[in-house]
Amino acid sequence: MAKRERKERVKLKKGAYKRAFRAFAFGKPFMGSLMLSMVFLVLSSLTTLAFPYLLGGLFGSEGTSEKNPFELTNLDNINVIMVLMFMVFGANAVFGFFRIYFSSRFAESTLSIIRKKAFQRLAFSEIGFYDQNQVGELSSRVATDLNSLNALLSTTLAEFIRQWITIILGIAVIATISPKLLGVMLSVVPVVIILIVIFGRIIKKISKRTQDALAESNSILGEMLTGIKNVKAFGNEFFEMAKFGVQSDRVRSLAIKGFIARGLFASFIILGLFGGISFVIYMGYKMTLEPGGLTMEEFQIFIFFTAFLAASFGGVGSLMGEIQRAVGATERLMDLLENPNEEISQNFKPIDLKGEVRFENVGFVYDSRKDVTVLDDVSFSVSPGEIMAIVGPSGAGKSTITALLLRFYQVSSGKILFDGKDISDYELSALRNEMAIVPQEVMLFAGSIKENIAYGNVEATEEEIVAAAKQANAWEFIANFPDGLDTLVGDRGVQLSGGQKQRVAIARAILKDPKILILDEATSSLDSESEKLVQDALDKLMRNRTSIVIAHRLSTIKNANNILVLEKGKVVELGKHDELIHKDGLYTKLSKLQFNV
Ligand SMILES: Nc1ncnc2c1ncn2[C@@H]1O[C@H](COP(=O)(O)OP(=O)(O)OP(=O)(O)O)[C@@H](O)[C@H]1O
Repeated sequence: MAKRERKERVKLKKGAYKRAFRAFAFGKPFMGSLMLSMVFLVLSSLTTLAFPYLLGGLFGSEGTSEKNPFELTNLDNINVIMVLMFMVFGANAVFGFFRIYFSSRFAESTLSIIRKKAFQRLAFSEIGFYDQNQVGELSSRVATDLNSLNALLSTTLAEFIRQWITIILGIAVIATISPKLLGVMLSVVPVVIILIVIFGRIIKKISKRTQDALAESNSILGEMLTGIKNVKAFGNEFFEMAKFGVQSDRVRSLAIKGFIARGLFASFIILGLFGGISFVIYMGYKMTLEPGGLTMEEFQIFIFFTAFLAASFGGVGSLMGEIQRAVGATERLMDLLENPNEEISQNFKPIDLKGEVRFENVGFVYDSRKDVTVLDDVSFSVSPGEIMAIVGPSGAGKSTITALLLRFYQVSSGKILFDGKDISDYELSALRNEMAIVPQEVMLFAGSIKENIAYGNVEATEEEIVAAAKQANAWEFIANFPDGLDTLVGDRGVQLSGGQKQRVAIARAILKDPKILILDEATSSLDSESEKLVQDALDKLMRNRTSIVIAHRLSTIKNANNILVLEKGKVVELGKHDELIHKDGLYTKLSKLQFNV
């Protein structure tokens, strides 16, 4: 069992790196920049390494007294070496600049593509995806994961490669000086590498948990902001604070744990390396005393290279932690980017629907709650231009019917037909283009009234927008605002009244001019003046369209050609108001409660 678990973990890790590596595929158009940044990276690493070489030459050059190996200068050489060193520094500075320039070009361009792709994927995701993922968590996760990936692409990876170039070249130089010394040195390296691997795993695990906890706490914050009015109305500020506090403390303790692990990691490496270096230098010095052993110059070069190598080993260790964190983040981003999408297209072929809608023995179960049958054998039909009202107790499945009409979900059994053709035989975008929805909770975007109405048809002219506003009985209040159509509605439309928001939503639907209208009537009653304006606008909107209305108003019910009475996902009654009201069934009961009949 334990063996199998271990095997699975290794497999997962391999997959994680491979998946994360796919992020590079998005950077394909910018491979030129990446290549150039690599070239400058190699050049700058080489010039950096020339520094210990020249320094070693300066401190240990021929002509120094053999009796005093630590005599630091030889004036014969110093001028040449200084000039060389300045040339090396100059070249290093230029190479360093171009490395950063090209690697940031690559990173930022790739990231911009991934950012747009993530937005697109979130927009294109099936609604079912949002049943299983919290919105606040998703948005914070995308933001933090993109940050980690940014760090990886722009600096961490280049730094990691640079350290390895230093390590490999350093080892090569030391090998040419003395294979024996190299052997002594390499006996330290495996210990360090084993520690890196062990600690890296622990750090990756803790940092993933920290990021998850952080995302969760951000989602609590997001939910509180979205529902701030509810929070205040219920006096639940302290309750929300407590919820956030608990989560925030979890983030804190996990993050501290992570830093402790990282601190221990760094300390371990420092201890191991300094111990190792001292030992290696001691061995090297002993070799200078042996006849035919190291020259002083070789010994000095060796010391400087060892120092550089030690720094690189230390660097590689902490970079490894960062890379693993970024791999975790990138893996999650890749999951999102490979999420199943709806087939949405901008260049769909418009269809000319007459507007006949038919449900044939439709059954439905939500994927997120497979054991509950939400719709069971639902059949009805609506002729073009007719109004069908759906009524039923809460949870009966009314909203689910509208979600299926919009093809947010696939039916589990039975069929939905538009003009006699199966819903899934239509191009999704073309089908949705024929429909509009006026929801119960009107969602307005922070922007102007004009932008909010134009959401129904982004290509509409100002005249068309004004005409739609007039039809929706919205023009009067809009014209009374000093800024007219350009009045800003505030975050989610907070600066408009309920009735005004509804009329803006109606104007939006009018502008879309759909064949099929889905209307979820607001349950909250407006004052009678506002109610009359809204009802009148809705009547105009429903004219000459097939309308499917989740009804809460008696006037809609009376105007409906058919009323579908739902209970626990089943159709229990179907007919006109006058027929159903005399049956003494569920409809009669609901009517008495809801419509004061
Ligand atoms: N996204 C979802 N995932 C899982 N179950 C859901 C989802 N949406 C609704 N349900 C469940 O499906 C059933 C029908 O819900 P639906 O929203 O269609 O009812 P409704 O008649 O519109 O209710 P109401 O009048 O209260 O809005 C309920 O039991 C509900 O809990």
